[in-house]
Amino acid sequence: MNELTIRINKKHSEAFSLTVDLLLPNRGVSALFGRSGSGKTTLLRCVAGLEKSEDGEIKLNGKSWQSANYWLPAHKRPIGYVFQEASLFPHLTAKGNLDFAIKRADSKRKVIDYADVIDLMGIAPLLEKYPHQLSGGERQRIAIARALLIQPEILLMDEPLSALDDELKHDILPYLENLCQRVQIPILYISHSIDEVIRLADYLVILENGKAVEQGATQAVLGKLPTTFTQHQDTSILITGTIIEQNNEWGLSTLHFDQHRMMIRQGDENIGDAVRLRVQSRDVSISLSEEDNSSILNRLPVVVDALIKDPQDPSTIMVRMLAGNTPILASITALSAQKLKLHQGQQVIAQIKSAAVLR
Ligand SMILES: Nc1ncnc2c1ncn2[C@@H]1O[C@H](COP(=O)(O)OP(=O)(O)OP(=O)(O)O)[C@@H](O)[C@H]1O
Repeated sequence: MNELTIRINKKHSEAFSLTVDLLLPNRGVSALFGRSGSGKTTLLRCVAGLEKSEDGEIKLNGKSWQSANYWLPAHKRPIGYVFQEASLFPHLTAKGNLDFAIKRADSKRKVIDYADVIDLMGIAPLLEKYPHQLSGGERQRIAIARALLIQPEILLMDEPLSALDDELKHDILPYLENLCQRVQIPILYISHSIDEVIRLADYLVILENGKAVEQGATQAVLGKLPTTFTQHQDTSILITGTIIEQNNEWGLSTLHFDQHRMMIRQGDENIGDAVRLRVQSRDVSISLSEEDNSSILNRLPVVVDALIKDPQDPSTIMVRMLAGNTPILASITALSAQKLKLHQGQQVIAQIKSAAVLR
């Protein structure tokens, strides 16, 4: 009952149809991830009611927005929409833009307070400025605040960081992280960026050619062996854990996850904080020996779960291992896999360089 149902069958042309049947959580961030042209924006526009699929169904928390014989027009759907570029009214100050949203808001629904939005987005010093006096990142923070002040039941974000350079992206991500943890509504978040997915998404849908080829909890989906090896070098997994120790002398923190420990470079987090880390498959190697005579600090006892050959590059093998319930992927040469006689069920040591862990 309390979920987001998205069933779409939309034919754009002979060459492209979007056919999805999704049941998404009604809290947290669900990322729609896929290449350009895979149908991400079309999906979001169908949810928003900006496009109609013939026999679709859109339902949130038991309320139907579209069914066989019902269609709720776009302007009546309780959504906040954030586009790639902030589309603020140029003749209004930031505050004027926010006031516009407040007037449009449904007074019966309270998703977030004005003061909380200002605080979460860090925009108090920007309120009297006009859009042309703001940086791209500041404009986007105002646009996100405006979308929230509509008091929506769902937030739709179409690559909100894609128009920003890397430095601005880096600046705005913490605001987004706070927002995603704070609001109690579902957020559908389109992204091309594995970094954004790892930092923000609880749930992940991978779209390919208008079809959802994978969906599930982010960690589980990323931990599956890739079905195509085209983005092989970027294949990454997500590790979520808690900081339990800090070693200031060496600039390292100890992370606890799934009964394992890992040392990572110190960030600005404190003991007890939850962190999400990205580990690329190419930064993981495998050893059979318990002997610790390498420079690598993180040596996790794991079990080999599956192996797959790269059809495009016979020199490479992807190995999926389990550290408790956490999947770890290693991309190694086929020669090494043969030398180690790797096979399913084998106990091995996954070696992860502390310096290679990304966050
Ligand atoms: N109004 C339309 N009429 C016909 N074809 C369309 C229309 N809108 C989109 N398409 C086509 O549908 C496909 C999916 O487009 P969509 O914008 O949903 O992809 P996307 O995954 O969001 O891409 P990007 O990441 O580049 O924004 C593309 O092949 C696109 O050319």
